Amino acid sequence: MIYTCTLNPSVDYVVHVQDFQLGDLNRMSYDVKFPGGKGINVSRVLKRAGVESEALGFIGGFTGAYVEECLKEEGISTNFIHVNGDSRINIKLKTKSETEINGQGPVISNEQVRKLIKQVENLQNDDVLVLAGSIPSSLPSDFYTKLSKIAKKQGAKVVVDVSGKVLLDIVEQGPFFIKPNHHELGELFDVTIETPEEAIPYGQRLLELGAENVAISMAGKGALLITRKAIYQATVPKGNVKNSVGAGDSLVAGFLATIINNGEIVEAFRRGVASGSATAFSLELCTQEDVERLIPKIEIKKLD
Ligand SMILES: Nc1ncnc2c1ncn2[C@@H]1O[C@H](COP(=O)(O)OP(=O)(O)O)[C@@H](O)[C@H]1O
Ligand SMILES: O=P(O)(O)OC[C@H]1O[C@](O)(COP(=O)(O)O)[C@@H](O)[C@@H]1O
Repeated sequence: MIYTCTLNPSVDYVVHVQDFQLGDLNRMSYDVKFPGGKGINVSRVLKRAGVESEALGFIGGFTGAYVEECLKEEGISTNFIHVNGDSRINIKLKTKSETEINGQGPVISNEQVRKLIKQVENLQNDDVLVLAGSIPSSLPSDFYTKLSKIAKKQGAKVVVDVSGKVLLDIVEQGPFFIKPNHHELGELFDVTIETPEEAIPYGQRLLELGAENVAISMAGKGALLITRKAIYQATVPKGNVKNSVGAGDSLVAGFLATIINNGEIVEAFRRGVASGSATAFSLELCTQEDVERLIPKIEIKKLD
């Protein structure tokens, strides 16, 4: 079974303003709400790919109730721990560019932390635990590392999509799959990464530090998969980008949807990239039809 863990779920509030003026009254030309948070996005895309998962994490308030209701309507199993405060609202402002304003989220108590740890302690051999998204400020910064250690002890595979030093700490736990984007990878090593060639040595470094498989997504510039056996580079199809929120999570979900069915890792990478692009070209997360249509357009070459 795949379990996604979203420590800080969100209501993603996507708003479009034609000509946004800071400090002025602006009127939206459209607005739409989605259940959000990286782990939750992974569960939603997995479901559309026909793969079941269970969404874990902390959730609360009227916003949390909205997220739970949406997932229930989509037939996604949840086992959230309920907290007192409201789950956050993350604003995705689309104007001339994309600006994100992500909320803080509610305070998590020690008792609630203990409940989540108990859930991870119940993982079984060959389960997959997806740790994705930011860690609430009320939790210790090494919380993902703690969860990862417990999951690995249970024989579960760990998949990670986080940024910053947390990623460096967690690679030492030997995660099965990690997916930084090229900006996050550059920040990790205090360099600027603009091309796949510049990204490769840093992706290899993450492998040396313990990660089993490293995907580096580069938005419209394609993506890399670095494994112990080989390095693969994928092109991404051209298309009209409508909303790239959730594109990274869709790559993770598409990759896992193939792996969980014992698919070959390069085909998993292909499905992941197609899922990411399909989401970028959609107003919300990708449908399976979108993904199937893009798969033949993904070119993957093995680098020497
Ligand atoms: N402009 C784009 N054109 C085509 N595909 C895109 C674009 N932006 C994102 N994608 C797809 O989504 C994947 C993840 O996007 P990226 O922005 O790198 O991740 P994240 O959302 O984690 O920052 C990319 O590998 C690609 O497949
Ligand atoms: O675009 P990505 O990286 O796939 O993830 C999008 C998701 O991440 C979020 O921006 C939350 O990110 P953080 O947990 O890092 O704050 C959600 O609002 C959104 O659903």
